[in-house]
Amino acid sequence: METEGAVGSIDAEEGKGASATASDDSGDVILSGSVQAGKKSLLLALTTNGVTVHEVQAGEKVKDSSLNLDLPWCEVITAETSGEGGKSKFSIHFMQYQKDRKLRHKSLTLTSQDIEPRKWADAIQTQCQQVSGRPKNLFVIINPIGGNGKGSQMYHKSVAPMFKLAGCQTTVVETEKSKHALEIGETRDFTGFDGIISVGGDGLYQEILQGYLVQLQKAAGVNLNDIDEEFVKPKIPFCLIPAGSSNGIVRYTNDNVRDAETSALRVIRGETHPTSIITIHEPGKFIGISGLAVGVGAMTDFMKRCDELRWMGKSRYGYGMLRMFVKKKRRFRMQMEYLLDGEPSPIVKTEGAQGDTESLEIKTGWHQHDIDDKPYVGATLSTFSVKDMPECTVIDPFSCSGDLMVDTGCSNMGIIKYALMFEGKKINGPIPNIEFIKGAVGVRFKVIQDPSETDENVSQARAREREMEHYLYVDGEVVQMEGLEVEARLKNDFVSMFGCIASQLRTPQNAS
Ligand SMILES: Nc1ncnc2c1ncn2[C@@H]1O[C@H](COP(=O)(O)OP(=O)(O)OP(=O)(O)O)[C@@H](O)[C@H]1O
Repeated sequence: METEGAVGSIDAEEGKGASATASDDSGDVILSGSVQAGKKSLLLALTTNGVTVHEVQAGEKVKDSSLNLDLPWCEVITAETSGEGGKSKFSIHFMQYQKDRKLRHKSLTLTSQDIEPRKWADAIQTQCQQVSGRPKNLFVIINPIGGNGKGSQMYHKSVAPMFKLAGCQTTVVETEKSKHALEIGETRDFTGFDGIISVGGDGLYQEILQGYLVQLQKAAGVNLNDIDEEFVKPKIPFCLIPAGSSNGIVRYTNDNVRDAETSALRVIRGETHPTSIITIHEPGKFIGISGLAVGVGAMTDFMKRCDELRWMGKSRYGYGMLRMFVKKKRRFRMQMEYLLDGEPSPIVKTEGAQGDTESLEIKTGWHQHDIDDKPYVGATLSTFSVKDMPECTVIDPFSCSGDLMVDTGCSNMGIIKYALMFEGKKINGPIPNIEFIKGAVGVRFKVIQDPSETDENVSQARAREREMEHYLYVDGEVVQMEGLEVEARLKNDFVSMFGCIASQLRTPQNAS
């Protein structure tokens, strides 16, 4: 078996591994009987709900046996026969949660006297094939230089064996140059795939997402340059396997876990949730799509500097952060307006009596952000919402509402607190000079430059600042604008993502 070495297994002799207990509501029985795991006797039942295993001693069920299992079908990966002529044993492959919320592949090898191993394995495989949302054909894109440059190696070692075991076919493509994923997204025919798996960081996901969405809009005749056009939603769900530097989206969509095997098993589990995207436009011109956040100011400067220091590897982020702490942050003037969720449609166009476009009536729900003519340091619209829980902070990408964060001169301590908040730490009280506008679904930034300044009559440092006013931060990358004005709109419930609701946010209704 190709996965050997990468798998965990339940050792019947030592009784390690599984710890789940069987529930009473097990569904209708498909197949049940006595099986052996080494010297232990077990009762195995395949029901319409899943697989239950009970250790039995002297005809009695052992209550707290580490071999007891109660697995829904979505957590059973497959079954296979082995031994002489494939007839003497069968193994059940499944996924199991660890205490640290990671998912791990486990297997339980059993022998059976009454029912042929092949019959058990066939019945399990049949049920696995019917798991709702489990993909059969995946498109995998790998950034071989993302993070510490081990994406490809990691994929083939920890992820590919899981997909193979689950019977998912894969088409694997490695990017060969910067922005290659964007090109692939725009040109590749994705017909027949039921999952797009991005092995890299947030930047790779942003590129494949944008490329694919652009392809879809062009095919549907959507005018990308018109911000008010309704975008066509993708039907194929996405998944990120962490192989980048920060891997924010992976963590937020995986219950605070950044782990390749967990992400792969989540794909096999088949659970998806809708996430939002942000469309970004200069006046009359499409700039791009964000899957995480778009902003101006300090974050842009930080990312641009880190990008210029890419040769330093992952340590560029630490160095960039230190540099940001000691240097004075760029301040700039801008007009900022924002839209809030649940308010009337931002722009309602009502055609005039004669159908002439001149008499369009435009109602807007835009709110002017007012900071008494003070300069800004940064502002970011995110596709997720920051939830303040009693013990921690949770970033919720499945909230279908965004947040607008405005920085008007936060201290270094404030930045540290802000960063800790994204790591899930509880922050007591507000962070001075950081404002959160909850439920923001749109923002307009218009940077105001001093007309008396030109690149010729200012210092080199100021000229660089003026140049940076033309840059945006998009999902960990920097994007240059032609002008100084940009509009970003959140499109809720837009892209399906393999993952799970953060455990702190689970309710009986959304429990998974
Ligand atoms: N083969 C390649 N050669 C050069 N650049 C590449 C290649 N493949 C992808 N890139 C570029 O790498 C950049 C970053 O990718 P990615 O997001 O995967 O990693 P990261 O920046 O390390 O992680 P994160 O975004 O999570 O911080 C993107 O701008 C992408 O265009």
